Amino acid sequence: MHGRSISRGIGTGELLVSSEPISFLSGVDPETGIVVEHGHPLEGQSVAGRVLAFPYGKGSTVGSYVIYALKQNGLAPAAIINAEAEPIIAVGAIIAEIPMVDRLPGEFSRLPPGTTVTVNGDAGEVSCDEVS
Ligand SMILES: C/C(=C\C(=O)O)CCOP(=O)(O)O
Repeated sequence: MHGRSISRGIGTGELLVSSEPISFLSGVDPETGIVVEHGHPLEGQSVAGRVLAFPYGKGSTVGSYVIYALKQNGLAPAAIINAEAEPIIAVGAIIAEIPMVDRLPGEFSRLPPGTTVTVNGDAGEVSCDEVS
């Protein structure tokens, strides 16, 4: 699947999908990698090593630095996929050197969570090992 390259690099991991935007500042604990926003669809789940897909970022611009802190702590997502990138997540992915793409075709939404996917941030492409 071809989308838009946002942050370079290649990352593989299990797909973790949120239907809701994510605020990294106060929404994700940089010390554990766990989503801690109360009521969020991913509350209690770890973003570490996952290919994290969500519509776009929300909340404070400090979220970029939380993404960087996750990387420094070895708890960053393997890659990020957004429906439409905005500056908070894009800057975070770039400074943390996390591969990131956005604007994938609609078929992406048919991939079940847990599918192992590879994000090629250089080419703006996503491929998967399994399709239901
Ligand atoms: C840079 C900021 C705070 C700090 O240094 O801790 C302000 C961030 O502003 P937002 O409106 O939350 O993006």
